[in-house]
Amino acid sequence: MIKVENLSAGYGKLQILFEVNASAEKGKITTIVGPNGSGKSTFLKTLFGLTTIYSGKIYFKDEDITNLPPHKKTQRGLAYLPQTNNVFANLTVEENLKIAGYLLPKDEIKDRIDLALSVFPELKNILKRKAGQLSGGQRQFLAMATALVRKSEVLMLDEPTAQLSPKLAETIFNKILELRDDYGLTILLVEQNAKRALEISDRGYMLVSGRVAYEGSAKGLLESEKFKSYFLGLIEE
Ligand SMILES: Nc1ncnc2c1ncn2[C@@H]1O[C@H](COP(=O)(O)OP(=O)(O)OP(=O)(O)O)[C@@H](O)[C@H]1O
Repeated sequence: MIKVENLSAGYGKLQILFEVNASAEKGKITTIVGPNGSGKSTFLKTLFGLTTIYSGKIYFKDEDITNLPPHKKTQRGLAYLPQTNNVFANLTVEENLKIAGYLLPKDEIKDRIDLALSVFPELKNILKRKAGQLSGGQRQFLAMATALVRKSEVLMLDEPTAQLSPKLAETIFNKILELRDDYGLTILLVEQNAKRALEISDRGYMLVSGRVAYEGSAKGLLESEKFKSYFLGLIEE
C-alpha cells in the first residue's frame, strides 16, 4: 500500500532520516518505535509531505507520490493525525465531521458521519461542543472519526495515546484494531507506548538516529534483543 525507498529527509539542511526503506501493507497495522528524537514523527511527516525530501521515493498503491503536497495526499486517501492540532478547535464536533466530508457527494456525507459515530459513539452527545473544549481522548476520537468520514484508506497516527490515562489509551488501541478489522484501514502508528502498540500490530520498525535498526513482524520486534535493550533504555539516540 505504502512503500518507501531509500528515503532521506529532514528540515531544511538538517537531515533527520537516512536511506529509510519501509512499507505498510494494506489492512495491517505497522508500528514505528524508537528512542526520543530518532525521527519517528519526522517519518510520518515526510510521508505526508511536510518535510524536505533530499532523495528517495514514496509510493502509494504503486504510484509515485514523493512530491505531492499534503492536500493532494489527503485527496488520495492518506490521513495524517498529528499529536495536537488534529481538528479545527473553533468548530464544533459536528462541523468538523461535516467539513471532513466536503469532497463526498452530499447524500453520502450523512451516511459516513453516521458510520463514524457508530465507531465513535462517545461523540454522539457532544456534537455541538467546540472541538477546542474537548478532552484529549475525545479530540483523538474526533480526529480518527474525521478520517473515517473522509474515507481515508491510510491512517498515520502520531502518538494517539500521548497524555491519556491507561484506560483511555487502551480504548484508543481497541479503536485502532476496529478500524483495521472492520474497515480494512491501513494504519501507520508511532507510539511511546511501544510494547502495547507492537502487541496490536502486524509489523514493526525500530528507528535509531534516523535509520532503520530493525524491521520485521511486530512479534519478532517485541521479542528481539534490540527491543529489549531499547525498552530498558540501553539504546539511545
Ligand atoms: N520542525 C522541525 N525543525 C527542525 N528540527 C526538527 C523539527 N521537528 C523535529 N526536529 C528534530 O528532528 C529530530 C527528530 O525528531 P522527531 O520528532 O521526528 O523524533 P521522534 O522519534 O518522533 O521523537 P519523540 O519520540 O521524542 O517524539 C529531533 O532532533 C528534532 O529536534
